[in-house]
Amino acid sequence: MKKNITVINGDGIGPEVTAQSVKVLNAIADRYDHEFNYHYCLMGADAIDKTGEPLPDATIAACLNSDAVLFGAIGHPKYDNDPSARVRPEQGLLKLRKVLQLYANIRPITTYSSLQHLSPLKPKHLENIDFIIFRELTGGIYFGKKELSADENIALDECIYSTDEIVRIAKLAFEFAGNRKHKVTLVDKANVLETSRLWRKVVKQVALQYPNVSVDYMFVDNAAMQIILNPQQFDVILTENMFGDILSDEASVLTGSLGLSPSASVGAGTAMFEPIHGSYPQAAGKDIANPLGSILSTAMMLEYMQMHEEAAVVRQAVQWTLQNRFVTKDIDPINFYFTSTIGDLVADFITNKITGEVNLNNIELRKSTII
Ligand SMILES: NC(=O)c1ccc[n+]([C@@H]2O[C@H](COP(=O)([O-])OP(=O)(O)OC[C@H]3O[C@@H](n4cnc5c(N)ncnc54)[C@H](O)[C@@H]3O)[C@@H](O)[C@H]2O)c1
Ligand SMILES: CC(C)[C@H](C(=O)O)[C@@H](O)C(=O)O
Ligand SMILES: [Mg+2]
Repeated sequence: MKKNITVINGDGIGPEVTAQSVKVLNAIADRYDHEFNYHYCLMGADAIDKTGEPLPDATIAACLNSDAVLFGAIGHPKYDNDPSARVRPEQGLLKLRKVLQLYANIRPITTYSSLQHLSPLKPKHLENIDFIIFRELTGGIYFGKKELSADENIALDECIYSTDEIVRIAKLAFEFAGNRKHKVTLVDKANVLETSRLWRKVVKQVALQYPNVSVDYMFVDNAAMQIILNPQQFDVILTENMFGDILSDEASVLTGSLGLSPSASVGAGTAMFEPIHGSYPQAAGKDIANPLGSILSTAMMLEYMQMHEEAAVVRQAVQWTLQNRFVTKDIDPINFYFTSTIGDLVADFITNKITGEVNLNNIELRKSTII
């Protein structure tokens, strides 16, 4: 198959982790005789530096004309530390989500037996954790009216949701749950927020169309606790934009590192695939960030392109690196491998340069104990 992929490196560790995903996609293309054409585009602080805008029109056009978008991360301390900056990297990402109508951000939480020691949970509480967060991505407080009073003493962020916005993601979540463990948990703050009460009402109605899926309702403060206390109770968590952002970072801790968590953003047209983490500026340029969140996002991209065997091979390769303790610094701060080495290993596993028993003859392993 021939596919056109827009690649947005972004800022901080974005280029480093995304480069590993491109290696992996190239290995898949070689092994399965596909052709992936990459079109590199700008977004975030990088784009502001080069064009003055966080999301140039050329990036939007390329995304709209491609089969999928692979995105790293955006964000830079010079904006994070300047609350008065009016042009910000994050505006680029939010605008792109809106333009592509990526209303559902799917964030799976998977645990790995070889990383159990890193989880805050005891091993006996870690079995069978497998849930997915369906985060609404183009509405809510992120996209409402924003105002700062003239004297700069009062600020406003408006949170708006419409029935249509809730219905479309709720349907996706119920359909997904129907092929999994048949349960949707709506996480909201319906005891306080009018928007949450609308979510409950609409989700109750949508649920009637999916009699084989059970639905329950949980307040977000309780959900934050239940994710740690009893994560096995969840199958599909459905929630609004900001709650989903926060809960997914929290849930990633169960896996061992934020750097392991992938995501797919889907909606009306071209879908986008990105790790859930940010630009981790402290690690930028050091070749130490975990690339697996990005690589696993490419597995989600391959699924989306109906390349199911290819996606399974990427996941198998990732499992293999973890089981053989080829891990980055977030997983093992003493004996760790560089970002680029992990990318090489995953790619070489895929192209069968590594088979069966560990055979690392062709690979120059770079293992570091000091940075
Ligand atoms: N989707 C995105 O582009 C996105 C997401 C979140 C944050 N951001 C931006 O990123 C910048 C930094 O934000 P932050 O520090 O709050 O979040 P962050 O996700 O960049 O990093 C938080 C912490 O998570 C760990 N971490 C993150 N990614 C990792 C990886 N690949 N490997 C190993 N460890 C990793 C590190 O310990 C890091 O200090 C900000 O400008 C923020 O706006 C962007
Ligand atoms: C950078 C920021 C706007 C973004 C969000 O909040 O959606 C990030 O945290 C994410 O999870 O993708
Ligand atoms: Mg986030």
